Formats: sequence, C-alpha cells, structure tokens
Amino acid sequence: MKNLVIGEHIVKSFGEGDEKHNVLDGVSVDINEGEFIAIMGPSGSGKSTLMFALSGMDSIDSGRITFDGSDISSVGEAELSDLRRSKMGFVFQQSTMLKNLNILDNIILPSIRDNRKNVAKISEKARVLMKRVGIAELEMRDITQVSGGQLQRAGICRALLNSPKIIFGDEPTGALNSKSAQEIMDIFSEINAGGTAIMLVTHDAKVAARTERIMFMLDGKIVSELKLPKFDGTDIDSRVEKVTEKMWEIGI
Ligand SMILES: Nc1ncnc2c1ncn2[C@@H]1O[C@H](COP(=O)(O)OP(=O)(O)OP(=O)(O)O)[C@@H](O)[C@H]1O
Repeated sequence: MKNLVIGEHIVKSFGEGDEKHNVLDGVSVDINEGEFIAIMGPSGSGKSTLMFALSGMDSIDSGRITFDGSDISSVGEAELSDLRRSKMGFVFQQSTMLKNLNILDNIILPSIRDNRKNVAKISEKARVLMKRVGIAELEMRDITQVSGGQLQRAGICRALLNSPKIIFGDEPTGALNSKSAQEIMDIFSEINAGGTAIMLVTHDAKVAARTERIMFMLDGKIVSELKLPKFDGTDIDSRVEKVTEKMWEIGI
C-alpha cells in the first residue's frame, strides 16, 4: 500500500513565553492511498491542528510532512495552494458556503475561480456529483433553503469536484442529527470505495466505527490506534463497541 501522506515528528505550538505549549508534540503519522481514517480524542487534544498541518492549511514549527511525494513543510504558498486545490478536498462542520449564491454556484465556485473557460464542463461534473449524493433537484436553491444534511452533501460535492486523492473532514457530521450523520457516512463510504482516501476528525464513536483505522490523540500525541476491517455495511454494533472500549481504555 502506497503512502499518500507522511507526517514525521510534527511539532506545533501556540502561545508565547510561559503560555507556550506544544499542541502537536512530535506526532508521526502515515496515511495510505485509499485509506479511511478517523482521529478521536478529547476537546483540545490537537485533532484539528493535526489535520490542518497534514493538509498544509497551517504551518508547523518542526518536523516534516510529505504529501504525494512533495515535501509540503518546505514548499511556498503558491505551490501549496495548487496542491490543495488539485489533490485535497475539505469538508467542515459548519457550511462555508455563500448566502447569495445558489447551491450549484457554491459547489463550482472554487474550481471556476482559476478555470473560467471550463464553467460548463465543471457544472456538468457538479451535477453528476449532486445526483450521486441525492441533491440533484436542489441546484437552484439558496443555501438558506436546504437542510443541514443537504448542505453537507453540497459541501462533499464541492470537495470532490477536482477528484482529490484525499478528503479531510473536520467533524463533518458534528452538526447533524444521527440519521443525517449516518447518511453522510454512507456517502463517505461510497467515495472511499472509489479509491479516495478520507481522514475525519470526530467525537462520535459511530462515525469512527465506519472507518478502518482510528487514531486516538491525547495532549498533542497519538497515544493509540485501532484497526478495523473495511466497513462492508454489517456488524456496526460490534465495531462501535470496539471503538468505545478503546475510548474507555484511554480515558477519553
Ligand atoms: N490559532 C490558535 N491559536 C492559539 N491556540 C490555538 C489555536 N488553534 C488551536 N489552538 C489551541 O490548540 C489546542 C488544540 O486545538 P485543536 O482545535 O486542534 O483541538 P481539537 O482536538 O480539534 O479540539 P475540539 O475537539 O474541541 O475541536 C487547544 O488548546 C486550542 O485552544
């Protein structure tokens, strides 16, 4: 299995003087191509900071991050944004969409910013994705006229538009009820089955149980890992039990 992301001895601190502390305290982590990973841990343990570091959204103090063969800890911002645009997709807990644009325009906006000639082609691809996640009929709606789950589906379409190698999701189901959350997880499972790697930050054992590797963070360190077989739609209860047992063991 080929490594897609390699993080080596990542240190990231916030604050100055006596207030300074390592939010990432020498973290090493690999993500394979096509892998489905969750990061769990208490609030403030460094989960989002790790995701921002691995995706090059945030700088690190020391260590090295290699993404698809490029050392992103040392490349310039232009190259980094190119890499993010072409190889990574992002989904967040809260929508980052614009109120005065309809769903379709919101989905295609980041892609057409640098590629105005291809609006028709990009819109067509967006429509295929919207159909795939069940929001085909919503393209003309304003983002205030759809549910949280539908908005999150739109966010997934936007993240998928450039056929990324990985999707980073920071609590992508955190604002949803459990039914919508499971529907979003069905979509992530399907995307992952197509070969796209996914890394989710989550507090929800039911979400983590759908992935194949769960990393547990405490105080800026990965303290444990749980491996599960790829989810095939069965046995969810025993998977959730394994995750919660591990959480108990670690004290999360
Ligand atoms: N920009 C920042 N400036 C200062 N401190 C920060 C900044 N970003 C994060 N932190 C601090 O770093 C620590 C880790 O934050 P992070 O968001 O990575 O935690 P988390 O595990 O994702 O938490 P949560 O589950 O609550 O989202 C926290 O103590 C947080 O206050």
